[in-house]
Amino acid sequence: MLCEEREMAKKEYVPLFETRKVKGRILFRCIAASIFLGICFIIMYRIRYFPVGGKAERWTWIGLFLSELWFSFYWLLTTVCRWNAVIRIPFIHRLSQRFGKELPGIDIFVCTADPLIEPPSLVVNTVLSMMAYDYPPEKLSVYLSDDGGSNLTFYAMLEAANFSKTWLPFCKKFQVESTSPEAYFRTASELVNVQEWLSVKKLYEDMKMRIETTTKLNQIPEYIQKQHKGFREWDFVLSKHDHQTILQILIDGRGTNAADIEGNPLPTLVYLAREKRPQYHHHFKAGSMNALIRVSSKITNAPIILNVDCDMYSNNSKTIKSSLCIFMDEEKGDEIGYVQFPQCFYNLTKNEIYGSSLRVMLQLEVLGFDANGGPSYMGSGCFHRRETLCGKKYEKNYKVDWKKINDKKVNESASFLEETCKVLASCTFEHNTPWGKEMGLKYGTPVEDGVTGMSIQCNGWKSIYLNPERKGFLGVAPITLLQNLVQHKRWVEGVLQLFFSRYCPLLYGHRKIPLKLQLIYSTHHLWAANCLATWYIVVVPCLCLLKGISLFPKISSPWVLPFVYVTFVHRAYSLAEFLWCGGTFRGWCNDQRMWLIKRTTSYLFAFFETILKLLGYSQLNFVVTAKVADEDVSKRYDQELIEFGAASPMFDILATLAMLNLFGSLGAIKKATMDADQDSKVLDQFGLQILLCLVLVTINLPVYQALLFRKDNGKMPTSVMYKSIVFALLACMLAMY
Ligand SMILES: O=c1ccn([C@@H]2O[C@H](COP(=O)(O)OP(=O)(O)O[C@H]3O[C@H](CO)[C@@H](O)[C@H](O)[C@H]3O)[C@@H](O)[C@H]2O)c(=O)[nH]1
Ligand SMILES: [Mn+2]
Repeated sequence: MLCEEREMAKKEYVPLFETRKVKGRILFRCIAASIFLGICFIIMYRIRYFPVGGKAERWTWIGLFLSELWFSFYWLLTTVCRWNAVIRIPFIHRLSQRFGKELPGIDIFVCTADPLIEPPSLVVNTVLSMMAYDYPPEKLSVYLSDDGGSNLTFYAMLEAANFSKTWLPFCKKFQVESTSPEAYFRTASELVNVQEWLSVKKLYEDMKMRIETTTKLNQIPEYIQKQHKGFREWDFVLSKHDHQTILQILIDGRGTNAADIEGNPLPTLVYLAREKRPQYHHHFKAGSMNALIRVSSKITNAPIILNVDCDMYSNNSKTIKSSLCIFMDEEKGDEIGYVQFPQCFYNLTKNEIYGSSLRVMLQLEVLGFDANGGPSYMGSGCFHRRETLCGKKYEKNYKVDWKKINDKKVNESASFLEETCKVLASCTFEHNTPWGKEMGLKYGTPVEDGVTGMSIQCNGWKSIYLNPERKGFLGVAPITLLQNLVQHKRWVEGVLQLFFSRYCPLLYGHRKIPLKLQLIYSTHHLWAANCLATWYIVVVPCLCLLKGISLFPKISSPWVLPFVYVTFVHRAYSLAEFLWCGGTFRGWCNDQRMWLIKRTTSYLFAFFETILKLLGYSQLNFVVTAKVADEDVSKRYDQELIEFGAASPMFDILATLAMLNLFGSLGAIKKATMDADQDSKVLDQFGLQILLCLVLVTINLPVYQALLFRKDNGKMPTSVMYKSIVFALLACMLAMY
């Protein structure tokens, strides 16, 4: 009988999502094959024409050969990973038809760490946008973790709770997108209902002003403090790093007084600042997420958890439903551990000077992940099964009964829960428990997301990537060069450390995830290692040019062809992809520049710091990315001027390399023009090398501008200019004599 029923169900089964192969595979594979052939010729050339002459000739040749081998190997890995790629398409209307009232609860976790770097007005917008999802409010709960332990953020949350009573019905009535009020009022073009629109806008702006004023004054007026018992908690707060757990249920979704101005229920809203004591490590975002997992399990205990960073507001009110299409699909849903959306940004300029959109990676490369076991967990915009996140292993025939899950109810009062749950967020709670190891997000790394995702996959779960036309989440991309470099340093350093730890994808993932997925993870983990080969290509051919050592085939020789072919086709294909993903030509150029800058600076620092850490010399830290900037800085960002401004060793390196390439090119041009009759000979012999130098100089044009010509505050500091000239000259002289 049961069997029959199952058969019936199978026949009637209509999938909730569909998987499609990505178009253009054949072209990609043909081009990749031809590049591969070109690389083989280059290797043949390097071996056949190994210089027999001087020592310097031989060693520079070997070095270049190794760099080329590294890049080829890396290219091969990434190509293999992209060999097949898929996209997923959810069918939201089927979900509502099929499950109607049986939709599961969703707990949304928002993390913030500092009211100065992440202003409360920004956090409020993210929280409001989450509360306004197109989803039954009684099944929705938003938890804010405040690692800043700030009453300013707490106050802002109270304001949000209040404003939500107007905002939520407004969103519903006019199907507002995006549901972040700031973003909505910034972009909304057509007025829905002028009167109502204006009055809600005014309410929002008044609230924003109140929040910003308190933030600026760094103080909450007495009369406001009297309005909520929660403020009394701050009488015991010594500092951001030294305070008790503060847990306040601001809206209790079960309560009868939790209603908006039209009488509809409101989502639950909870504020949590976990306990902090100087003698205990708090494990950054991973620690706060784990505290949230435990606390929420007692209050709402929803089976699905959405996690976002405090700047990543919801830009698409259907996001929850589309992710449920994956989890709730009767055939393929039960093995899915998490559903990841891309991290997109609203503050990008047309040509993205810092290449922050990671366009090609998020639109194309991740699809290769998805076809081979699933994308990594990227920290924000990710839906998890609660069980998965808590370390449960996938078992064959595992099946969720969504009806049963919904039956569990919490009956305790809000104030009782507030008191009893505090201990779950205390510093000592995790002692001698598997939290941070086998349970929850992993500790001991600044990239808790990547390693947690991989371990979920190693527990047998698959993951899925959703990238709908209308982006699910939008956040703030860093707007100075240094912030970008520091952020990337944290990422690549974090993953490189993992590569050398027990979480190395090749060891940890062995026999648990597909080999291809291990390789994909490995290519990401080895990003920082690219710095060595890049440095070599940037520095050595240029110095050899000054010394008169030729490293590439003569222009008149047929061996030049594979070099030209590989470089040209490879770059042209990358440009085509970039344009196809919606970028501009200048955006691509900027992306190339950032590629170079990141590899020569942040990756280099990340690489050496990892080595220091392996030797036990350096400590783990997490530099939170700033989400606000001076007006001055923002203006330059909008004009697409690279922001240097501060002095940093990264800039010293960057400027020195740029100068070196400039001197190298000038030297070569001089050589070529001075001995006029030899002219063609020099060009023939050193053609490719000169070309390489000139390309580097072109890429660095904005750097020269910032060093020598710019007058604004975003230019390179003068000290960097002197240092770079001296270092570059020294290097040139050393090379020549
Ligand atoms: O001690 C901390 C430090 C950070 N955060 C929060 O973590 C999030 C990410 O920090 P951010 O400085 O914005 O880092 P990003 O580089 O933008 O973040 C990406 O990379 C991080 C790992 O390096 C992940 O944690 C993030 O989820 C992912 O979006 C923010 O919401 C912070 O408030 C905390 O809650 N506690
Ligand atoms: Mn961020």
